[in-house]
Amino acid sequence: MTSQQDNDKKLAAEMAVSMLRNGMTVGLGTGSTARFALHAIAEQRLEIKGVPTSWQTAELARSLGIPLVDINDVPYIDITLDGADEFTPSLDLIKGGGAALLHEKIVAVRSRQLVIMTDASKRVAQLGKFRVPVETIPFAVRYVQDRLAAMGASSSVRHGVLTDEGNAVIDADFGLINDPAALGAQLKAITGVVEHGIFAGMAALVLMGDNGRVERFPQVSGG
Ligand SMILES: O=C(CO)[C@H](O)[C@H](O)COP(=O)(O)O
Repeated sequence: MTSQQDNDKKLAAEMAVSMLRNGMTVGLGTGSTARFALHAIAEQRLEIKGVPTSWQTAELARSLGIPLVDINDVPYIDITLDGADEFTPSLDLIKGGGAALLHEKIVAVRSRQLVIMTDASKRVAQLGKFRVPVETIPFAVRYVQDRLAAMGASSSVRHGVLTDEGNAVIDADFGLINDPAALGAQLKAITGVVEHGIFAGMAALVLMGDNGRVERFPQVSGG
């Protein structure tokens, strides 16, 4: 990763954090871009309550003094700030590079707004260059890999990785994905699959740092 990439992630994260207000319940994503957001929240002494998407994020939030709340103790989350491994300008995403996809998706569906922060390397015209993470109950790994092969995908198990729920992650290569929502539904229907990393139509906004400036998706025309 170049320092320009890091700088762009930080810029996107800072713009996302500028959307927060005191009193909000905020979903805290996982990964290097989300880390920049947590640091900005702490530096600005924002009085928010965070719902972490992984134990790493919970640890960092605690170390920065950001108060946390259990997702089951809040009726909804105002806004979630998270990263992504790929996004399209129509706001479909692949997430789960950090193996936090299940909690990230639960936090996302509980949120009134999902804001994604990235650098320009994550932007693609069509999803599929990044392999789709498929969180799978360990007992079903071989079966799920066979089903993925029948769907035309080569796959491999992420060795040495277990999710926060103790599940395995299988990375599946479908090539370019024409219909992310349909593929997601197919994956979800496989017995033993807990969740997958396709986030179709869930994000409200993507903030992409690109060479020192931040671009917004969906793009607003005119003005
Ligand atoms: O989905 C994720 C973790 O499961 C991350 O958001 C994704 O991997 C992006 O990470 P980074 O901000 O480090 O590029």
